[in-house]
Amino acid sequence: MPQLILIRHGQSQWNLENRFTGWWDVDVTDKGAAEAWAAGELMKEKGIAPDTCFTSVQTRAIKTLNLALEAMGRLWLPVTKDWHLNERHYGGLTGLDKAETAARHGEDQVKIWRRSFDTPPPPLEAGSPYDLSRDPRYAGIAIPATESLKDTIARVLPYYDSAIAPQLRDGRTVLISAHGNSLRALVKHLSGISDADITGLEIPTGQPIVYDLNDDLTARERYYLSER
Ligand SMILES: O=C(O)[C@@H](CO)OP(=O)(O)O
Repeated sequence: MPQLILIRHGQSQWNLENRFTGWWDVDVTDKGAAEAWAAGELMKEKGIAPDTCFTSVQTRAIKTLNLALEAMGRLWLPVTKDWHLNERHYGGLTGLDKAETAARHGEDQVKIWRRSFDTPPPPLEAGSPYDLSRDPRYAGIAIPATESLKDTIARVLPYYDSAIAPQLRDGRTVLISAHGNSLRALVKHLSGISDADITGLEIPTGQPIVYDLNDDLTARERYYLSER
């Protein structure tokens, strides 16, 4: 039975500071690192034994994966890092304080920017301090100026289908360390959640989510490992 484990990175510095983050590369906090370690210990205790791993090119997800793997005694596993698993790009909201933005634009508008299916935040402006076009990890990549969840799905799912699903079909247990919205994209697909209902799905930091899959990679069951 193929098994897929999803983990959102541990608390980041900007989760703590309540700032829109997206593609900006912030680190995990001490609490986030502890969450990642605890997730690894939990996976080991519950007998989860990944064969291969995928993560984004963002420090918070990579570090979470490394800490969890170290806690499991599996730092030797192959890891593929790919920008397609990055967080949704937050456009012109990147770096702003979420509460201040709600005070300025209204809670309803911020909820649309944060959780609507297909309304992207305003684009990142040219010359923004959060422009990543010179970051070598994105060389040759058309960096988006902003992304809705729909846009995020449009790059996460083809990557899942081409790079991750074949590993699962070969019978490997796969661990993915990624982000709130890149994981919402995967959960929406695997659990068949509607465009309307995905608005209500929040993915907590550092909590392994297990998918027991059928051979055709449809979901048999999805659960938080901490609840088993
Ligand atoms: O800031 C972000 O990039 C994300 C994840 O922390 O926030 P949100 O909860 O608004 O999707």
